[in-house]
Amino acid sequence: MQFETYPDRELMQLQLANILAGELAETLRREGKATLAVPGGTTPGPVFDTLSGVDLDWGNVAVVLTDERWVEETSDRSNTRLLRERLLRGKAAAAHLIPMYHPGPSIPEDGVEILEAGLAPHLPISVLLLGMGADMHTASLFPGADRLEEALSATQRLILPMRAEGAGEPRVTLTAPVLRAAVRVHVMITGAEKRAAIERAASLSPEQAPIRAVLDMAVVHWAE
Ligand SMILES: O=C(O)[C@H](O)[C@@H](O)[C@H](O)[C@H](O)COP(=O)(O)O
Repeated sequence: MQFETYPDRELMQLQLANILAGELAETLRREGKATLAVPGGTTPGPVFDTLSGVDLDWGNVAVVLTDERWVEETSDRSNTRLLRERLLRGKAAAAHLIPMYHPGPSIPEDGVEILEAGLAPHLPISVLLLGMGADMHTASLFPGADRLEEALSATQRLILPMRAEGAGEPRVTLTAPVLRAAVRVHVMITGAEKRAAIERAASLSPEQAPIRAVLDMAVVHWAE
């Protein structure tokens, strides 16, 4: 893993937005289209704010969440809602959102195949941003989750439902093969606890520390 340390969070968020924008622009120049995958949670909001104002050919960018909580978009736990409020606005309003939630089914098992069909034409991911929890989960690949082993295997599945003690509601997540097929991989973390966790992850298995599944190919961005 490549580890980048920043003097503070604001600078990290700003620089990361610029890095992601640069990589998207390069992909658009080369391929005419690009797929950006981003996490939800509390850390990426400011990156989205900056990115949404960048002048890019957003009409040819597909945006997908790395994972979603199985809640209506009206919920403040909805990552889709976060995306709509913080990323898919301004210049980035022209981007195409690939759903990671399907209203109607009350459990993710009943909606996941529709989501996979929507995602498939937009793979591989060109630019992937991931977050990480102090328990070393990334996307919704949680240690001890019910379908973690399947999601970490060489599965053909693109998206899997996931339930875990630390996850709250049921979730859906991109599987490890989808994450690992991304052309560029960035992990953004803050604070001493997560820094210690990601350093510890390097010597653990992906079952113990799911972030390990992408660590060998990731640039990790950290600020206190
Ligand atoms: O929906 C989510 O919760 C995520 O996508 C998840 O993988 C997140 O990136 C980490 O839990 C870190 O979350 P924070 O940024 O809130 O610490």
